[in-house]
Amino acid sequence: MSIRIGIMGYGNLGRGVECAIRNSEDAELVAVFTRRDPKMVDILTPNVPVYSVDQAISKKDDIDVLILCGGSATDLPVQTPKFAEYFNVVDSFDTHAKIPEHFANVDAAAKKGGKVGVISVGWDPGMFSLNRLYANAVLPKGQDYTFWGKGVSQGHSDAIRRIDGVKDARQYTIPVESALEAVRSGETPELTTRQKHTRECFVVAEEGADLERIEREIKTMPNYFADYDTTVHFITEEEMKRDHSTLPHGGFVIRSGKTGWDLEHTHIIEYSLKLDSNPEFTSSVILAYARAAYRLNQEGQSGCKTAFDIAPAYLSAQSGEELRAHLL
Ligand SMILES: NC(=O)C1=CN([C@@H]2O[C@H](COP(=O)(O)OP(=O)(O)OC[C@H]3O[C@@H](n4cnc5c(N)ncnc54)[C@H](OP(=O)(O)O)[C@@H]3O)[C@@H](O)[C@H]2O)C=CC1
Ligand SMILES: N[C@@H](C[C@H]1CC(C(=O)O)=NO1)C(=O)O
Repeated sequence: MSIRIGIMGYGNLGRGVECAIRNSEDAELVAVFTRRDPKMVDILTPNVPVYSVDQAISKKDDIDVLILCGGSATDLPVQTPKFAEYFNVVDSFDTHAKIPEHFANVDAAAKKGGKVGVISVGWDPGMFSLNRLYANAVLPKGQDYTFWGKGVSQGHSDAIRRIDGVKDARQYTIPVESALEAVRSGETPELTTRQKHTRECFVVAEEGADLERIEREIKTMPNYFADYDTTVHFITEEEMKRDHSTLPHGGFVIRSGKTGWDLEHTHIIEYSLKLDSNPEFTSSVILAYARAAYRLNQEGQSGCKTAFDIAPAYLSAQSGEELRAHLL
């Protein structure tokens, strides 16, 4: 019996979830919800209804898991707690500094409704978080680093698009080569946020918008740009479509740690991603956690979970016996 999935919010991530469902063995898309006029939102999957967000709660009995595909800057802090009372939900909330607050809000709503709310899954936060946890648990005497890019951060691009006067935006995250080389060579430098990455933004502004204000709002934006050296380029819609139509990304988590009576031995753990499509990869992670959310709730669990709280086997479409026979 397929897991019945609803998508809330139809952008890059919404389309990615749709593709992940199509490529899965055990999930089906039963509804898409949007804040726009449903008639204006064309989805990829035939014969699946697109509803207004106002209709979502009335459809709760038809959906096993609602996947929230809105933006972290302004959508998910409101939408995930709101719908966690009525649905098992999954989101990719990635404003790291605000994850504890988001967890508390979703936990209260999910427990009230007897539902499971999985938050902050994807790759960072998500797969990279898991690898930072494993590496720190295994090598407590050590130092770890996370590098992203060069690639398009959807969270940062979304955050720019929310600024008044912005019509479209892409943000490229660029690792600082000297920091990368130092870490790769086995050094364990103390690096500030600013010393690890720079951020380059390409923005299409509305006609007549105040470009100086937009640039200032980007560069001073807490949690997204304030701690980075950031450049902003204003371009045309044609240039955006011509030069920035793909969403590649990637990065790696690396930990160098020591063992031995006198900490004489060094070990390196590295986990890396190279992504053609940031949204499609992220959505594939999200769908695996939607499977987990459904199963946990079927077992009678409720409340908020992060990737740290969910055993890996819950993510797989294979049974425990199959996993032990083929993947252990
Ligand atoms: N944890 C992780 O590793 C990752 C997390 N993310 C998170 O995913 C979030 C969503 O990213 P992404 O899907 O790229 O964001 P988008 O800007 O594509 O979509 C966000 C929302 O905007 C609305 N929207 C989409 N297209 C349009 C349009 N043309 N006109 C008006 N509204 C539109 C949709 O809501 P509606 O249909 O209701 O209008 C949609 O849900 C990011 O903010 C980021 O935080 C992304 C990648 C990795
Ligand atoms: N959440 C990120 C996923 C990774 C990419 C990233 C960055 O480039 O700053 N941080 O985390 C995204 O929205 O793409």
